[in-house]
Amino acid sequence: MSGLTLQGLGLTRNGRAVLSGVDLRIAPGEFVGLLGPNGAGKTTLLRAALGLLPADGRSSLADLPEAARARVAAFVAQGRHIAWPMPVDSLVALGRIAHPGAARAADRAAIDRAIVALGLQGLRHRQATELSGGEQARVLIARALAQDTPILFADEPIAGLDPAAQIEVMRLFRDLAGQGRTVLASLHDLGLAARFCSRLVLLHEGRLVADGCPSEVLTPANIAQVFGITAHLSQGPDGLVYQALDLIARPRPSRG
Ligand SMILES: Nc1ncnc2c1ncn2[C@@H]1O[C@H](COP(=O)(O)OP(=O)(O)OP(=O)(O)O)[C@@H](O)[C@H]1O
Repeated sequence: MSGLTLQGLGLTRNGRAVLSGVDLRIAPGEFVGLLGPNGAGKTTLLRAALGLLPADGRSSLADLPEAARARVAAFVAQGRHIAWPMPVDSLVALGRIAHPGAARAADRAAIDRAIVALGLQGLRHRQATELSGGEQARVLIARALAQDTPILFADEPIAGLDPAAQIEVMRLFRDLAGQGRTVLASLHDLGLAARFCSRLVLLHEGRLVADGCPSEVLTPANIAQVFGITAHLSQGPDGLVYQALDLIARPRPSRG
């Protein structure tokens, strides 16, 4: 199983640094939540780390040849457009393109595992384009899972899912990390991030401003500085409990 190393990752768009000097090492077995407000640079970081955007600095993934990279890292993108009307089963099977020489039985087993993990058994013969938004989101996570890679990146994977599906996906990612995989997911639900991630990294205006266990990162001061809100934090039986309280009355920074 491989981890991820980023060194000095940076990216400038239209003369503005949207990602600056990001150093990050994630070991196998970690489920890391990538947090930050809209526009902080989370998607940019994920895509640059995957080598999908040209960036300054180094990424251990971007250095790999394309075919090898597809066997090492899967990516659940933020955009969830499904263009082709194909059955769920066939769409999930596309994840196996990364393993061209694999035995048919291995392909079938990986597809079945992914379908079961996302609770899609009852939908597997339906046209993916005819599913609800949340159902389509689960299908796209299943496709990434079928890729059966040691590293999984997911960009807001639980956005738009119902509360049960959110918990199921967070549990699944925690379990994948428990099997020794490296999981990095951008998240806006700080409560679920606090509960399920082993580590959180906080991005603000393109820079990593905090990195550690949930109680080290989700402090009232960090939450106020980065998200502009007050929050109540306490220790519950399952770890840190987070509750958003109110806006801090100050102008939101310009995002131009
Ligand atoms: N193609 C682009 N051209 C110019 N600027 C861009 C482009 N893509 C993103 N940006 C800018 O880069 C910054 C970071 O965007 P990014 O999508 O990485 O943020 P994010 O943290 O993923 O936000 P969100 O939570 O809203 O998804 C934003 O200010 C955005 O406007």
